Amino acid sequence: MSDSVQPVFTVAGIRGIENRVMPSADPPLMERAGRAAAEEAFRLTMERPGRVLIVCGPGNNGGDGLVMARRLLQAKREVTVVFDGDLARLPADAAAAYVAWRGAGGKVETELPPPPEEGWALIADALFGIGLERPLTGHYAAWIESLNSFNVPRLAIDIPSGIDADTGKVLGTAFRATHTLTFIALKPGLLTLDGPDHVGNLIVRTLDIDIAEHARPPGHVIDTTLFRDQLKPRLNNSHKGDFGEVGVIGGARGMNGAALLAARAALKLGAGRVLVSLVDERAPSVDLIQPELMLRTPEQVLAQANALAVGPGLGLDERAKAILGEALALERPLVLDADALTLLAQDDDFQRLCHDRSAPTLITPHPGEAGRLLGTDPFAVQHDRVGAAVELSQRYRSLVLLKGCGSVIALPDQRWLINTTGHPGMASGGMGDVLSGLLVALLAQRWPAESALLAATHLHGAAADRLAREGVGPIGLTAGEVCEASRGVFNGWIVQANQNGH
Ligand SMILES: NC(=O)C1=CN([C@@H]2O[C@H](COP(=O)(O)OP(=O)(O)OC[C@H]3O[C@@H](n4cnc5c(N)ncnc54)[C@H](OP(=O)(O)O)[C@@H]3O)[C@@H](O)[C@H]2O)[C@@H](O)CC1
Ligand SMILES: Nc1ncnc2c1ncn2[C@@H]1O[C@H](COP(=O)(O)OP(=O)(O)O)[C@@H](O)[C@H]1O
Ligand SMILES: [K+]
Repeated sequence: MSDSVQPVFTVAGIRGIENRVMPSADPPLMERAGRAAAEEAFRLTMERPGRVLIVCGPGNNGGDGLVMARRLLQAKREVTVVFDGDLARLPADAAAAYVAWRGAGGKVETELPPPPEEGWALIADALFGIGLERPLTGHYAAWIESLNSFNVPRLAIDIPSGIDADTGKVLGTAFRATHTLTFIALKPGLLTLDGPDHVGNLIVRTLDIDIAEHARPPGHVIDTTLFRDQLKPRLNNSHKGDFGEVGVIGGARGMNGAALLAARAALKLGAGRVLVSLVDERAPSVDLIQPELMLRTPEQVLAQANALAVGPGLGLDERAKAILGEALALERPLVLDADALTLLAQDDDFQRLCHDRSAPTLITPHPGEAGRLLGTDPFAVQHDRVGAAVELSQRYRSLVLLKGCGSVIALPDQRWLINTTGHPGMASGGMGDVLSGLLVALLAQRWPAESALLAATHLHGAAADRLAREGVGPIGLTAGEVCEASRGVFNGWIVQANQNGH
């Protein structure tokens, strides 16, 4: 994995690094964290200096806040600290930070005071970090609700209090930050589920720790460097046979559009030829909007395509089952989505076939489909998205894309990645079909399965992001628009990747 790709660590991983670095760290990590937080506070209040409120909790996150407070006070800034923890139970570093704060002349409030007349210049949340273990209740929950109501910059220290660092779940209630300064490395909870709605602008400070020296990250954030090797301009001397033959099978009655969207996306991403089979017998025999698509029978598609996407609008009947069985038996890259995933979840024989395949299988469930595949429900999946994706990958020996806010990719060797492109305007019918089409197009063009999945996922969101920047959405964005925009973003990536001698 390239050095420039951002690592992601679970709480256990961060604790592991901490245990290795802490004993000999000079200056101590909490000093570094508090100093980084003070620097961020300066930056955020440059234009509107005034009193900073720092709300400190009963653990080391609170200690970071106390160091931050001392640094600000020493720089002649006005600071109000709120802390109502039990001094006798403070961890050693946080207790030292408390003593140093008091020694510097700092005061401590035990209740949230009313804001000064001119308002808080900044609110810093140092209540809970990665040590949060149960839902917030009582006065901590009330404080957070109150802090969230102030329309001023709100800085979360390490992670917004109330967000589970491993899963992104809100535990009770959570601080809504405008900025989050996170230490050592990113955590999954900042990037998926409820995390992105609470972190605001995300800033990572490694605290001068060379992470690669201490641990192998279990996860990464997806960016284009991960598949840059595949982003090649075409040779002049090329012909359509060089770019593969995509097969899409789906489109039962009432769902023709799902398969057509996938097929159109495959065309827009450069597949040499795109064959599509609509299993609805009354379906049209030509796509008049996209007549380049070749409408064929399932048998023809299965025989001819060198990469297949099965499932968009496929239905769940006997014919659908027969098609899925045949597709699984073919040793060609296979994307399974939508109804194909529901069928796979229901049938042990399909699962055995899937498990025994030697060509790559790529499954792209949303949380509902993932729940079916795991024999649980969407709530259990969302409770731990990374864990669910990794489990799916192991159980189905597949590359997995668990879709939604902060899509998670899990690979059969247990690595996982989180995608940060995309936005809630994508929560509309047909978006997943477009993603399947982008993916199968890259597979047909003989991209390795891992690169294809990373690229298609990242591209799909990046195209939607570009459209939103241009005023197309986010609300009301359509899947067809994302399909069109993907082409431009992808060609841009190729140009970029091949500048400067790459
Ligand atoms: N890792 C590192 O290298 C570095 C870590 N650093 C910082 O340390 C932070 C982690 O500190 P941490 O482990 O002390 O945990 P933290 O988040 O302060 O919370 C634990 C406290 O909260 C309490 N508590 C928990 N849940 C609760 C609830 N629902 N309601 C009420 N109380 C609850 C819990 O009490 P208990 O469960 O024992 O009752 C305990 O007292 C990390 O995020 C970063 O900011 C930096 O200094 C830089 C280096
Ligand atoms: N809130 C969101 N943030 C980012 N991406 C999202 C969000 N909601 C949906 N998406 C993306 O949109 C796509 C929706 O896919 P899917 O649920 O299969 O839709 P459909 O079944 O209508 O085709 C997925 O790629 C998903 O990650
Ligand atoms: K916090």
